[in-house]
Amino acid sequence: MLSTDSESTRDGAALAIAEEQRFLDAAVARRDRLAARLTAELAVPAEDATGRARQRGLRAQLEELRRASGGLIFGRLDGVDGTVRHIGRTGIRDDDETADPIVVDWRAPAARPFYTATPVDPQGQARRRHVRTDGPVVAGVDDEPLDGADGGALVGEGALLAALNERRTGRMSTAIATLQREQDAVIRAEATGPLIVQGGPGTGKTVVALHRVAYLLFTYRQMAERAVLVLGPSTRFLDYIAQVLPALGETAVVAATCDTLLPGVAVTRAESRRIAELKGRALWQGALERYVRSLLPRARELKLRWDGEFHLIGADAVGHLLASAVQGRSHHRARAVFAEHLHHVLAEAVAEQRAALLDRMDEGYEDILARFRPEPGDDGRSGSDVDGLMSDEEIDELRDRIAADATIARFVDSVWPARDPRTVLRNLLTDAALLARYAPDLTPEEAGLVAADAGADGWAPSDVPLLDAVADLLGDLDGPAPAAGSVAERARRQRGWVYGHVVIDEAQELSEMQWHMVLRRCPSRSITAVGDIDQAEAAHRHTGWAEAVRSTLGDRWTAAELTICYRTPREVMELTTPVLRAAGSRNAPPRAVRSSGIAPRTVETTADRLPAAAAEAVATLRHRWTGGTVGVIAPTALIAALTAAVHDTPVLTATQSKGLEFDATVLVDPARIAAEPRGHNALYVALTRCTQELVTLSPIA
Ligand SMILES: Nc1ncnc2c1ncn2[C@@H]1O[C@H](COP(=O)(O)OP(=O)(O)OP(=O)(O)O)[C@@H](O)[C@H]1O
Repeated sequence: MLSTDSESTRDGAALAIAEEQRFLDAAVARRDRLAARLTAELAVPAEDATGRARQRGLRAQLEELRRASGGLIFGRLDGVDGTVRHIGRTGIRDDDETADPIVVDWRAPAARPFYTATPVDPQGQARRRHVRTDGPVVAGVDDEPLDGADGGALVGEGALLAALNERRTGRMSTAIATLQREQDAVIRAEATGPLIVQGGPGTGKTVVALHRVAYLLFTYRQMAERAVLVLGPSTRFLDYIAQVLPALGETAVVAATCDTLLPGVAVTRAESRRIAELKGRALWQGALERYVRSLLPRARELKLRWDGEFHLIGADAVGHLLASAVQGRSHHRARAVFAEHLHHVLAEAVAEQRAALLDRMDEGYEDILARFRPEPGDDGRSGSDVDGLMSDEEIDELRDRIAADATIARFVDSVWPARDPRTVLRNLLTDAALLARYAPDLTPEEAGLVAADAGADGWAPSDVPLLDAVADLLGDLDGPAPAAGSVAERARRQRGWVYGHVVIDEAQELSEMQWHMVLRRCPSRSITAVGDIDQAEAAHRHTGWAEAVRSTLGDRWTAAELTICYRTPREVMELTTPVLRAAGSRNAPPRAVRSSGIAPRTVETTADRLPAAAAEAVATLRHRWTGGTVGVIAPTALIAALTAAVHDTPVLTATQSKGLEFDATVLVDPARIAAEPRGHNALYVALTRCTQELVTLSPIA
């Protein structure tokens, strides 16, 4: 009997599933054997430091194997030469170390064609297969021929669309099975300098940023020793992405917002956009440098007392001490060096004075001099010279006593007080005359505004980068922090920690001073910044990346672009073009990859019925998107009333919704959002948060 086309397709799929099931079973068995072997090796206690280091490596391997239980394999490449390679969450090697691995790690170079091969550029591959698994069971396969047939722009379209159509859980998940070509190019780009990735809403900037961290930590193992910093726009956003990096096996990561980056400093008050803009300008870097420099002591004569005797150090000598102490050092480091020099000079002065005294005594007071002469039997090596001069060892010992002396410490402190960054910043910001001198680029009106605002209690967001700059210029008073804890814990605790790489999400929001704060943490400039200049809502004045980073990176950065929107359906993206124009952008919105088949709806209601209408819309959408998520996005002024009316559903401003997504969103009073500062940019953000359905509530007069 002849089989029909659909029957033969079904049979082909069943055969392919059975084939992949056999492979998965073998891979699971192999993984379990490797895990058992590692467990046995780890049961034997390590004997020395080398053994312990080896055990740390083995534990990491074991952890990686355990974590890989979901997605042990998710892809397969069939080469034109007949080779077959399976791709998975982690590599699984053969017993024969020289043989190809049984499963190739998705980050390894050999896995790259899985993400980049196309029929036009097959890279030696005949077919790409996506393997869908549910735990240890193969649920389906999706084949894509690469041998010359025409193909679309997407890689693994079936698997991608299935992933995009899944219900949103409120937590971002990994996308290792369906990364796209332009995303892969960013993920695997070199990390030697700053890379700025522009992409419209839903183009996978966050996906790319997080997978790039995993790729970099896998490829450059030493990066893990310095940790990677991931900066996001809000703690809500950090919660949203929190499980991605651990799921990718990465723990040497510190996640923070610009507001939480400085240990020991918490933002406790809001500020106006005007103040935020003024205090975010790059001019503060120079202003703070000048102001902290003005706090250096003047060269003047110093009179120190030791053992009841006064010792004078002339102004010139003090000037030399200051100059040699300062030389490129932070304020407190220079202070420590100055104190050391002063102790030394004082010890020398004491020794000289004593030698002079002995000289005088030699002339008439032999009996007193005898007291300084060696005891009988003393070989004189460690004692004073026979003529009463102090030996080098004695001078060193005297200097140590001077250094430990509390009165001398108080004296040094009176000459060069230790400074607290908070007091230093407060003193400058609250004093319009100081501002006029050290921040001359501010107009008198601007300086007056800053000074008036700085009188308030607590710290506002724009204070954090300024405090960070002052703390950096002053330097730490104490030595390095204790080295306890994981690398991420240590990095989080230490203000001056230097990271191996920094990833900034929603980077368009950073002020120039926040960029400075980031650069201090990564002098190597191994930085990946992703963002959308058209979604910028912060109070700075940039409308382009070049402008945003001119004061920090100059023109030494590489640009990349993401152009396809994976989140927002076509029906909703069509609404965004006029909003972008109204925001003053000349960019086109990204191309939506899919349609949800659901036309956006607008419900008109009276202004006072908005909360009730929002509650009704939420109830309908929650029912329709059971198991998924619904969010309400509204103008700032309506948040309180809506929060009271809507339960168990987030009610957010456009700014708060940045970076987040929901299956369905209720957008309340878009005209009022658009009327807020940078309101069209905010509306662009708000419109693009849904993966399926958008309901708009518009008040009628
Ligand atoms: N290659 C991919 N495979 C599967 N899902 C993807 C892929 N790329 C992006 N997505 C999904 O598309 C959605 C948008 O991605 P993401 O949040 O990274 O976009 P974004 O550019 O950061 O968006 P925005 O700027 O609007 O916050 C997410 O649900 C993400 O999981």
